[in-house]
Amino acid sequence: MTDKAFQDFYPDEFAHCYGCGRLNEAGLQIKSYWDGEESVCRYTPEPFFTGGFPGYFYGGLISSLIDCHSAATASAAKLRADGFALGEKPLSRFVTASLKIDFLKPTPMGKIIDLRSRVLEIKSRKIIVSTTLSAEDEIRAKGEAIMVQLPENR
Ligand SMILES: CCCCCCCCCC(=O)SCCNC(=O)CCNC(=O)[C@H](O)C(C)(C)COP(=O)(O)OP(=O)(O)OC[C@H]1O[C@@H](n2cnc3c(N)ncnc32)[C@H](O)[C@@H]1OP(=O)(O)O
Repeated sequence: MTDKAFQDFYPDEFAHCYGCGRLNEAGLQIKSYWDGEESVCRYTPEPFFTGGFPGYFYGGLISSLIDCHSAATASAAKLRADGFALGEKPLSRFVTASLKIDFLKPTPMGKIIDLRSRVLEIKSRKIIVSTTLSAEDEIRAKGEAIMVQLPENR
């Protein structure tokens, strides 16, 4: 068991992403963890991440949170599927090939955002991740991401 997040195990060269890189001081630095078969991430929007209406969260960042949490989930899921625990082996780098977001309800500012992901499919280098984004116990957005593991030489 570890208290560290998936992103804490990204190799340094992959740890500069605006959404999830622990080495990006200006970034969101999201943190993802296993909760059984699901992965979870909690995040509270900064007050200036306002969308089209005061009091509501910007949709582009909703997409970013789903994207980066999905990428982290794919990396951790691949490690787990290969039979290793976090920290036993460097995480592989997965990048987003496709991202579909459904915005179901407005997402309020100032509340904790709860992201939960499940792996739908692992096929060779491709992992499909399904995610819900909730606030105040209501699902506000859903995402489905196709994540592809980069070859070692990239
Ligand atoms: C450990 C550190 C982790 C750090 C993670 C940080 C991630 C941050 C998240 C991001 O924002 S990444 C930035 C946005 N994404 C990109 O810039 C990726 C740009 N695209 C690419 O570089 C290539 O298109 C990509 C590597 C995604 C795929 O190219 P490949 O030539 O390696 O893939 P290939 O054609 O061999 O396809 C592999 C599988 O993926 C599937 N695939 C590829 N692109 C797809 C697509 N667009 N839609 C659906 N499926 C797709 C493809 O069909 C195939 O599935 P099957 O094996 O089932 O046949």
